[in-house]
Amino acid sequence: MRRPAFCLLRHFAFPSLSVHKVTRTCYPHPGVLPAPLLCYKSSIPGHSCPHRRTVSSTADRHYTQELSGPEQRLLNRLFDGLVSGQRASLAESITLVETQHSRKKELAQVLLQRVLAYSRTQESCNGGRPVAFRVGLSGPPGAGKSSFIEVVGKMLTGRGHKVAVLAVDPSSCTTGGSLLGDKTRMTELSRDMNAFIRPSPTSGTLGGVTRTTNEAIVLCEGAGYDVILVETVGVGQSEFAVADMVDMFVLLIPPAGGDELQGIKRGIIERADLVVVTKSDGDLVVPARRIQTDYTSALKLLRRRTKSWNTKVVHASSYTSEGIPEVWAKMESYRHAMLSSGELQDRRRAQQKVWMWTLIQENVLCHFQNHPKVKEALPDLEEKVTRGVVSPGLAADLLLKAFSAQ
Ligand SMILES: Nc1nc2c(ncn2[C@@H]2O[C@H](COP(=O)(O)OP(=O)(O)OP(=O)(O)O)[C@@H](O)[C@H]2O)c(=O)[nH]1
Repeated sequence: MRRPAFCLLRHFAFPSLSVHKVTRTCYPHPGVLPAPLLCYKSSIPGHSCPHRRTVSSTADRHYTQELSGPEQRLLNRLFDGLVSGQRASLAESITLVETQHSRKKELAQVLLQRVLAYSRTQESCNGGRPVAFRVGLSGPPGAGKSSFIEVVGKMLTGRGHKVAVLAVDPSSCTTGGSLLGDKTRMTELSRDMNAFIRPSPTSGTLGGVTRTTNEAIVLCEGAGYDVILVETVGVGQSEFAVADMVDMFVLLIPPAGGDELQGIKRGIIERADLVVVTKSDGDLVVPARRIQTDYTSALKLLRRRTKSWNTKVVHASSYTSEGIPEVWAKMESYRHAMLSSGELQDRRRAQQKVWMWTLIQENVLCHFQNHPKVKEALPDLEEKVTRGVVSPGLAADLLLKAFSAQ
């Protein structure tokens, strides 16, 4: 039987740790595995939830099987290539985390664990401060996001930064379409050797896409990219998901009125650390300034999100580059203020928890939907709910009972 990812971790990410060391040093009660591990084990065919006293020996058996030779070689090759900054290794590693193949998914977790350990070392060398700056960029379709990223990206690589751009496209989850991926975008930046551009996978759920985006961020950082720009369109819930994975969330707004701005959800403005009014050139300068004033006044009414930073509203043009260096200067001031106060580090810690819970929700729902008893009862109950014969509450109760029955 294949080992689950956490069983492989000891051999790859922590080769010097014994099982006993893992259980004794990482958890408060020696010999007691954390709850998720117990539950995971109990879901493996042939294994019931282990007893407290027998955990160590059960764990021993689980941890004995190692990665196969080719798997070990693949992971070593990817890790070595990644940390030495090879784009091909980064691209292949991201493909591995995007995979739907169950064994490869486990291998991806092993690789990620090792990259995370590597990044932690880098962070300690940096005085405990994160090395890379993660910036989320969102805005309605046509706001000028890709033009903005192209100009900012080129400016940053020109200043010696390594820039990764990850595009999260919620439309790909529901329709299979792609708002961000179909057209040729950021043509100059994509030819820049110090930039790496990657669209999100074109299938799966939003939860799945956000998981792989989080993991892709970790991989990009491991590959030495110090500015990570995560782009998303203002559709669905993807902006909120992106706001939960970055150090700074930037909202891009076009200098247009009424209808075009309707697409911007109120909640997302509250999440913004910086608002950039785009296309501030030619005839659009006047409306851009007006929108800047409107948003500045509106933001005054909102509660401050952090102690060390007040959300600012700026304007810029990707055509003329006017205001672009100033926008980046604002981003750097934000980062400096947040790092100095420790809020950025706190935000990252909180995000780790959000990320974990997103994964749990995604997986639990998947288990639920694939449970044989749920699958059996679902079509009939769904049909009865739509006809109004059974209430949604009762149907949910019945399905949950079917799920939890042994
Ligand atoms: N005048 C002016 N037009 C701009 C500027 N930036 C972008 N545009 C135009 O606005 C349109 C949309 O720009 P994009 O950069 O593709 O916008 P986007 O937000 O990435 O669009 P989606 O990919 O559809 O979400 C294009 O026609 C651009 O040429 C700018 O600074 N000034």
